[in-house]
Amino acid sequence: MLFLLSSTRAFVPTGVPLARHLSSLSATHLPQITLLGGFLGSGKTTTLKNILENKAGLKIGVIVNDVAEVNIDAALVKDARNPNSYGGESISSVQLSNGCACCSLSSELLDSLSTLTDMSEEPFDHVVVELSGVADPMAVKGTFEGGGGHPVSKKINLKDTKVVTLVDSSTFGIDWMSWNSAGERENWVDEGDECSAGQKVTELLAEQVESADTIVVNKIDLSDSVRTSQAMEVVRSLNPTAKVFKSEFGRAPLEELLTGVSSPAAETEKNECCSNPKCESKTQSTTEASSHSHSHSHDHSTSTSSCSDSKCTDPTHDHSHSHSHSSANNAGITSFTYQASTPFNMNRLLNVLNTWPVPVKDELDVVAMSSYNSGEVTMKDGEKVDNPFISILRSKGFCWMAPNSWEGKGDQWRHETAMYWSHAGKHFGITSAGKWWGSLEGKEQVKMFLEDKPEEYERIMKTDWVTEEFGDRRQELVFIGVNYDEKKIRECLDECLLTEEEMEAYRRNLNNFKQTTVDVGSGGASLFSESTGNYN
Ligand SMILES: Nc1nc2c(ncn2[C@@H]2O[C@H](COP(=O)(O)OP(=O)(O)OP(=O)(O)O)[C@@H](O)[C@H]2O)c(=O)[nH]1
Repeated sequence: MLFLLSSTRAFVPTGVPLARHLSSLSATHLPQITLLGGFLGSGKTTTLKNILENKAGLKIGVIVNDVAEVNIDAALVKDARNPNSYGGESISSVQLSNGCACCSLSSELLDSLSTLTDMSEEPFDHVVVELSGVADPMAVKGTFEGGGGHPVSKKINLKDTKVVTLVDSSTFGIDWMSWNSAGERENWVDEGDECSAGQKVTELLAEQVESADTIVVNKIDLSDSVRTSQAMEVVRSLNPTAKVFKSEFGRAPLEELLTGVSSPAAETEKNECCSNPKCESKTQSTTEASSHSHSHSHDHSTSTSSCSDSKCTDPTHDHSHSHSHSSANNAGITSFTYQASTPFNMNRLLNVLNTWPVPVKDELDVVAMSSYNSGEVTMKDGEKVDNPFISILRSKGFCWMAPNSWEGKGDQWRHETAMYWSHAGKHFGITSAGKWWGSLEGKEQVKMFLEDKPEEYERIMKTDWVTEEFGDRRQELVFIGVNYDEKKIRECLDECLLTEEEMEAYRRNLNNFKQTTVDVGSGGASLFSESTGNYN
């Protein structure tokens, strides 16, 4: 991790037209943080340089979290050391130990922030944290949000962190169809960082996009219009509430990267937040871009602070969703949410998942996908397949699995364990996501609900799946795809739910089990890691 202190004040000519409305100017408000995420090479450092060169006269503190072998862009460091550049502030650097930002580095992140503030005589207007290419921004955001007791919380606003994700438009479709894990990509992961190494590239990409407040679809000069608009539409469907901009060399509106800054329209001429070819507002001012939206009137929020540690029982490693039906965007991508308050029978679910075809294409092709549901699709081996899941681009959410065995060392832990279903591109996994909140007792539950996640508590309490008997245990799965047969998908999943008889047996087994023991334990071995079958 490298700290950079930077100021652009030396560049600000008198009377610059840029308005500055930073919250830090008010004694009651503290500087906020922007997390700059995105894959290795997507343009984070380039975007950071643009921010540092801003003409708004902002004093920006920077933390860079890079893997050890890949140093921050040498030119940036060089430029930042140059007294003619970035105001000539001094630079200090600290190398973090190996590890994943959501686990071993979390306390160091807060300490780093503290060091950064101590290094500057004047307060910052804003802090930018450039994450490593394998970081899940939501996990880092969670670290900041949970840092209320840390001394730095008196100097920096840890609660309102903004996430900006850079996406490389020229490689997005290929990355989406990648088989790779982060560890298999050269220079992506620090040696010994097992947590990051095991992450699937596609899932990481989905998480980075889904956690963003602003998405910058970058490198459009290296992409073609088809790839660029596909990347724009897919990221919009993955995260309908984020503002999406396309850019060359990370030139996105400053106010969308930082918080509380406004700048003139001229600065954003090249950035369009809308890719609808029918949209007349081709060159939008920043203000227009900010309020401009064509679709996605539905409520959508995701929080995916995931952890792949199968033994994890930390209920803060949760995932929340709020999705209803979406209207089709320009690429015809829509979503729906499958909900149920009955557990899945694991064997029946695995049977369904095992027939879910895995695409073999090397690059995402949403147009081709839209024709899959009109009949049988020919698999790689020539077999014809008619499977409703073939048109699904991404699916994720919570699921509730009934234990298969309540005897001896069975899998009773499933009763208390929320499972996280995550499918993206060619990857599918169902892993432990901690305990159901309904399985926590008294004070612990109140703390979880009311202190840590009040909004999620309210959302869950309003839904009809919460019962006195089983609390928040549920199926809540979001499916995003093109021209899919929702009815068939629902039917497939409904058939995996416990029947009334099976549910009665569940209750009996649970009662018997509770009489003999109080703790059902917490398992969490991955239930399912990938499906079989290929299609072209
Ligand atoms: N052609 C083109 N090149 C770009 C664009 N944005 C960034 N680059 C170049 O792509 C390379 C990688 O950009 P960086 O900004 O270093 O990417 P990064 O995400 O910070 O990469 P890491 O720090 O290594 O994770 C650099 O050579 C940039 O000059 C763009 O829009 N178009």
